[in-house]
Amino acid sequence: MARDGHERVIIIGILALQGAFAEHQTALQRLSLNRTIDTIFVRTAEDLDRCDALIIPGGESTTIALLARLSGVLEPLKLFVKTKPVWGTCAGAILLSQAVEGAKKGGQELLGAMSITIARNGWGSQVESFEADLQVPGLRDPVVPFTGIFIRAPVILALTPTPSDHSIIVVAHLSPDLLPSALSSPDHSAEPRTYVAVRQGLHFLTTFHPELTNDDRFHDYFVRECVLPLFVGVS
Ligand SMILES: NC(=O)CC[C@H](N)C(=O)O
Repeated sequence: MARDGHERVIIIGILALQGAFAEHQTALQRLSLNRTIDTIFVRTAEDLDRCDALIIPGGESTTIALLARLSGVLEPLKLFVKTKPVWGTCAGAILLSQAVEGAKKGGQELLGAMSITIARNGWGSQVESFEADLQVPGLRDPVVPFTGIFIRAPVILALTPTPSDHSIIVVAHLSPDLLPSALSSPDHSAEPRTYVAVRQGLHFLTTFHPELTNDDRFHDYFVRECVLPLFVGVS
């Protein structure tokens, strides 16, 4: 229920079929928001119906898509992304993309909300995970670097041109100078491979895991930039 009886509660769903969904809820709950925001775990089409926005967590994109199909939420998700804000982290970023390279045998269901081609495990199979500091001008306290945690992370391979109202905004670059030495190859230093947080229209993706840090600034960014503007004046 709304705190002051006037503003309607905004519900942010977290797709909770597999992966790091609980950590996203903890991060959102830590944020002190002026506007009343509730979070729910989404496992069915009925849960999704209640949501104003959605986070698709990291985990295993093929498994998440398969479980979504089995639980009858895949087709509703495809409709949801057409009109509502959605943030995908890591595996969630893969699901939001239009095309994927390195999909498992049998293919990979995608929601296709962002005109991006992405490579699963795009840093190479020898690299399980790494951390790198990110300078992100759009965050609260922008001078403080954000620790990007990359776990078998995808890499953005290509952006497809789109009409200007849905153009792609790069929110964070991974500076080639800050890459672990095993990864410092010319391949990994070229755009758009250096793009690790990207927005397009209502959608936002990060190829790393902000929810695995104690730093809530990406959650704050999603709420402030992608969700709340849709509710200005709505009570
Ligand atoms: N940390 C992650 O979410 C990894 C994503 C995983 N490599 C996939 O393809 O789904």
